[in-house]
Amino acid sequence: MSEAADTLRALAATLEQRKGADPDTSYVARLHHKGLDAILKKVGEEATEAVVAAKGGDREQIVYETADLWFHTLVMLSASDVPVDAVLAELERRAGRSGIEEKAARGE
Ligand SMILES: N=c1c2ncn([C@@H]3O[C@H](COP(=O)(O)OP(=O)(O)OP(=O)(O)O)[C@@H](O)[C@H]3O)c2ncn1[C@@H]1O[C@H](COP(=O)(O)O)[C@@H](O)[C@H]1O
Repeated sequence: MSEAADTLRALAATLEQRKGADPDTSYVARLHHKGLDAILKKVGEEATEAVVAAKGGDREQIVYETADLWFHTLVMLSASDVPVDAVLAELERRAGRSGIEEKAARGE
């Protein structure tokens, strides 16, 4: 797979390791310590911040907020015991298939 996929995989591996780390020294461990609801709240906040950034049109801000969103989404996957490879495989499966075609196949 691509270098981008490798980057996501490497980050996901770090996040798995941090699950059981000390909440005093690891932000990821602190999130897990707070629990799933706190992680999901964070994903929601970061999604909103990314949307606001995109609306504002500042490229640097869009990149920064999207990175925050992707990071927190990876923490969510980790908390849900879903490997990042499952999401990457789903995107691979969809590659080359138009969203319109896919929707029609669902009868919508
Ligand atoms: N990629 C990230 C990453 N992106 C963002 N963040 C943190 O996510 C938080 C973003 O939340 P906000 O912007 O809302 O800022 P905040 O007010 O400090 O956050 P809250 O107190 O509201 O949760 C900040 O504390 C950032 O530092 C990250 N923290 C960690 N990582 C990666 O995760 C790895 C493990 O991190 P630790 O668990 O801290 O060792 C690191 O080596 C990095 O690779």
